[in-house]
Parts: sequence; structure tokens; C-alpha cells
Amino acid sequence: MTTHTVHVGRVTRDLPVVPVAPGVSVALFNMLGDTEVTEEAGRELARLIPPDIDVLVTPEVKALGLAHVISRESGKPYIVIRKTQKPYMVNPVAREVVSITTGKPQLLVLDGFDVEKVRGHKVAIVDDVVSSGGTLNSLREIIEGVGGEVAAVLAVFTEGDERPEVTALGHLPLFT
Ligand SMILES: Nc1ncnc2[nH]cnc12
Repeated sequence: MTTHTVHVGRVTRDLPVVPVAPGVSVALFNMLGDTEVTEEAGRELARLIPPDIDVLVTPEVKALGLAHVISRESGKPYIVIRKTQKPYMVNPVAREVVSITTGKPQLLVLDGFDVEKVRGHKVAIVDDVVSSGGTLNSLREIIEGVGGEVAAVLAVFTEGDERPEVTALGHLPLFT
């Protein structure tokens, strides 16, 4: 299997290169269950957060542990944007996005219960990989749609195109 070696702070991983679409492969970065990478990335990114950020927003599920560590290190709270609408949600705000890794439309849902934590506040979006930017754009629409300001985007890796608006610890190539 082809692999692509990355460094996250002082931690090294050999990522498997896997096909996600005809003629397109990615170096698959899955930090779920990887305590060492999650802790290292969270501590590194927490040092890079602008001090005036009020709240972190992360999409479930791959970046959840990362948001937890950044929150713990920075003392800033975090909100999770869910992938399904739950019956207990109050006035949920939803957007659809097509994921590069699954190729399928996905829902992103902000529980109305969390709207007041976003409205009028400076938000940092936290994700594991920012690739096509589809998830990022939908998160931005949801946050700005309820009156929040996206003041920073934090990710472990950008992928494909350069993304100057994203504060990342590294960059992944797209294999085409
Ligand atoms: N290389 C990658 N690894 C994991 N998730 C991704 N989402 C987009 N690109 C990805």
C-alpha cells in the first residue's frame, strides 16, 4: 500500500493513500482514536488561536477530540455541528454539503439551543482536514446566518489548494 508520511508537531504518521473518486486519491488522515496525534495537534493549534475568539465550532465527528483538546488548552468553549437532525433540537439550522471522502450529500445541523452562543460572537471553526472547502463554506453559512463572525479557521491539514485563510499545521497533496 502506498503511504504518505506526515508530521504533526513531534508525532509522525504514515497515512494510507486511498482512492476516493475515479482518478483521485487522498492521504487518509483519521485522528479518531489516535490520542497522541489528537493531543499534539490540539496543543499546537491552541497556541495559534487569536485571543479574541469567543467560541470554537466543529463538525462531528472526526475533529471532536481535537476540539476538546483545543478547548481544554485555550479555555474557550466549543459547539458541535451535528450530521443528523435530532428530535430534541429546537429550531435547528441546517445546510447540505457533499463530502470529498464519501461523495455523498451530508447534512450539517446547528441546534437552535446553541444559536445564542454563536450570535454576536467571534467563532473559530475547527476541523481535521480542509480540502475542497465544501464543509467550511456550509459551516460559514450556518454561523453567519445566525449572526456569528468566522474570525479564524483552524485545521490540522489543508489539502489540495493552498488556503491562506486556514491556520493549519501542515498540507496534504491530492493524488490525481
Ligand atoms: N485526506 C483526508 N483525510 C481525511 N479526511 C479528509 N477529508 C478530506 N480530505 C481528507
